[in-house]
Amino acid sequence: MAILSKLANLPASVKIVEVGPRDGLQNEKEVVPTEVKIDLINRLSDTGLSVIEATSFVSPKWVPQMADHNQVLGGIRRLPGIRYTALTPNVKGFSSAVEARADEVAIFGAASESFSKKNINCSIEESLQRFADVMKSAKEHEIPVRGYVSCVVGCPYEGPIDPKKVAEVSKKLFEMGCYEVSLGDTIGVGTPGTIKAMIAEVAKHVPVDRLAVHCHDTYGQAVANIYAALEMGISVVDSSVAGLGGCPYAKGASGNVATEDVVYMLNGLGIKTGVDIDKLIAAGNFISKAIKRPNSSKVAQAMTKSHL
Ligand SMILES: CC(C)(COP(=O)([O-])OP(=O)([O-])OC[C@H]1O[C@@H](n2cnc3c(N)ncnc32)[C@H](O)[C@@H]1OP(=O)([O-])[O-])[C@@H](O)C(=O)NCCC(=O)NCCSC(=O)C[C@@](C)(O)CC(=O)[O-]
Repeated sequence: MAILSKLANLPASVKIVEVGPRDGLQNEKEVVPTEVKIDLINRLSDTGLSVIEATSFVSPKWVPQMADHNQVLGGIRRLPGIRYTALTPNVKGFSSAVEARADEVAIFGAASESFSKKNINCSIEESLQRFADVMKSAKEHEIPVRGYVSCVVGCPYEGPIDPKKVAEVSKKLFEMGCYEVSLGDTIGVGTPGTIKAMIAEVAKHVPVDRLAVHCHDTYGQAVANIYAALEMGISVVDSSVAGLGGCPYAKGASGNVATEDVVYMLNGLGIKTGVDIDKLIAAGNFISKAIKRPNSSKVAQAMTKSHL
């Protein structure tokens, strides 16, 4: 197995950033009870994941599902070696996240002006000024900051996005002090060709070992896109258990790629993740049942059936 990943010039290990409790649940129509979120995060903690994006400190008027951020971060069983992280769009959100003991925060910008306005109510330039303030506070508190760039291939309002724009925003986030920049194909329109071209452009400005991919699976391309990103030298992948999710400000965007599907592919390539796929599938089945939806992970569907 190890030989296979070497031959294809793939990384020996991949860090999975589990975004299900945040990205996965932020768009649910029905309120997901706080205890269910806490139970999900506790189950995910037992799978071997090292980063779990637990919630976001955004305005409850904009995203009501994340209004219980304090209770969620206060209620989970924290295991050593796992970073429980949260999105923070501004200093107000950052301060609340620190009080709630988030181990790490993420600022989130976009490569599309229209998406930036719809999502965080300001232009890209204004968002970067706000993020600089967050970064300043984060340095004082010694909290690591991750950066997201949304719409790295296409935007629900503007259509195709120029990779140069993605590179420009990524570079600014990296230079500001983000230790990692996650490239979000928010509406899942990318294909391995467009994803590779975009990463090639960004990698001219941000070292590839500081990049992550965040692929939504709207067009069923996510696993192929992640493989393409691995071939480009990326070894950090965001995913969402049971393929939960979608962005409230990107209509029609389906969930992130399912963590189960990513881990299954990586296992097949002999690439280490440290994640126990059976426990992961159990966590995905738990949340799918709790929110009364079929589990959208193909791997979970296949492996659950084979156990019946
Ligand atoms: C950024 C804002 C707050 C600007 O929203 P705004 O309305 O422009 O903010 P404002 O500064 O004018 O303040 C208005 C009110 O919001 C409050 N407020 C201000 N900040 C906060 C805060 N942090 N937490 C709680 N409350 C806050 C503030 O205190 C005030 O309260 P009021 O006086 O009216 O009672 C708003 O647009 C917002 O919350 N947006 C979040 C949208 C969001 O969470 N989107 C989903 C996440 S991004 C995503 O999913 C993409 C990603 C990351 O997964 C990658 C990908 O797939 O592409």
